[in-house]
Amino acid sequence: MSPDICIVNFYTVNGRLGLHKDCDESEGSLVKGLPVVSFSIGDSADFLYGDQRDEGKAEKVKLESGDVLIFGGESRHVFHGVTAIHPDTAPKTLLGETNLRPGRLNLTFREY
Ligand SMILES: O=C(O)CCC(=O)C(=O)O
Ligand SMILES: [Fe+2]
Repeated sequence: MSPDICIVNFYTVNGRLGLHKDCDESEGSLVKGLPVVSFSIGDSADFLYGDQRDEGKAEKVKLESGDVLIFGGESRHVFHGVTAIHPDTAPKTLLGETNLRPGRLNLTFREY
């Protein structure tokens, strides 16, 4: 995989992202299931994923600063989203050494 896209999302403590599929990349990339590689920085977040657009039926995992989540292959097509940001959970060393505002920074790398 040769990523040529990086999408940057910043979530304030009230930020949310509804369940969705990532399907804006090329058909070839999607058919091959080339992964989305996701880096979490700052406050931790509740990340939901599942095979339906239904938060009640989705699995939940907490993503913390420094976590890298990779979804490729079949899981490239899962519904996913962010339902909560946990305030004041970013590592103090990170806040001390950067100008990161309260919240969560997420970077996803993809190949078009
Ligand atoms: O913030 C996240 O962990 C997910 C971001 C996402 O799903 C997207 O940018 O498409
Ligand atoms: Fe997404």
